[in-house]
Amino acid sequence: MLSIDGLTKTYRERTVLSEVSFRAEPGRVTGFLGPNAAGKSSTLRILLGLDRPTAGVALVGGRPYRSLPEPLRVVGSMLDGSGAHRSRTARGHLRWLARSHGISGRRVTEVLERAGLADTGRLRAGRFSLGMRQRLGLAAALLGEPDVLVLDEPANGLDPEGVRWLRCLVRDHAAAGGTVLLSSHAMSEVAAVADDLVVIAAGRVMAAGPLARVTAGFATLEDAFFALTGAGSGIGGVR
Ligand SMILES: Nc1ncnc2c1ncn2[C@@H]1O[C@H](COP(=O)(O)OP(=O)(O)OP(=O)(O)O)[C@@H](O)[C@H]1O
Repeated sequence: MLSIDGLTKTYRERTVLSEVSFRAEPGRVTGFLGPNAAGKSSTLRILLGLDRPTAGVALVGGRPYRSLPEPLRVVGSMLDGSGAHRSRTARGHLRWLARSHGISGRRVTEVLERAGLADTGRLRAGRFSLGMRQRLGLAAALLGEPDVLVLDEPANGLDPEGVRWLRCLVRDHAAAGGTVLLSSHAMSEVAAVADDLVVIAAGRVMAAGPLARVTAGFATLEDAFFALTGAGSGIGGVR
């Protein structure tokens, strides 16, 4: 379970998150939607201990990320692709991560297979396609067999087969009782995969709840998104 309460983030006099509160529940996929600069990555960065809030709390399984003794075993995350050094192979990168977190080599082989990267051999991450980098980032997120997955734009650069693979992966994770929080700009993908939605615009939560409830009265998720966010008028932010 992920819980975010009253999260506010201010850079100098500029407020980019304002009293953001929502939950992502076990056994469910929560889609996190918002236009460019709405505050999605800022929220996820705070949740993952990469940034500090000005006010409010973000908890993973009831604890701040930074207080988790073995974070990789609790929450797997992917922000900004794989994070692999360009000179490392997929296996080399995952082995390095596994070693530094006390995870077995067998698990590396499992996640390479799960991510469809078992045949990438000696190819170095610097030569990976965007889709391969995304798959490597997802493989790393799965490494510690975490209950919680936090994925920022995971479908970016994936081909149709990759998008289908990702959909199965997150649905399977939730079906096994895991929690998935997934940000995306791809409305059709979110509509296909999410149980719950959090819609954010200009640093504020505009709607949160089950997909059917948030989209009630609209023909499509895209229609609901535009109505809720006022998107289409350029890049926004709270001042
Ligand atoms: N270190 C920083 N200093 C100042 N402003 C920042 C900083 N990091 C983010 N911001 C601002 O916070 C706002 C929210 O950015 P954020 O990256 O969270 O949006 P997002 O919803 O993830 O957008 P996108 O969909 O484009 O990735 C933006 O206006 C951005 O310029």
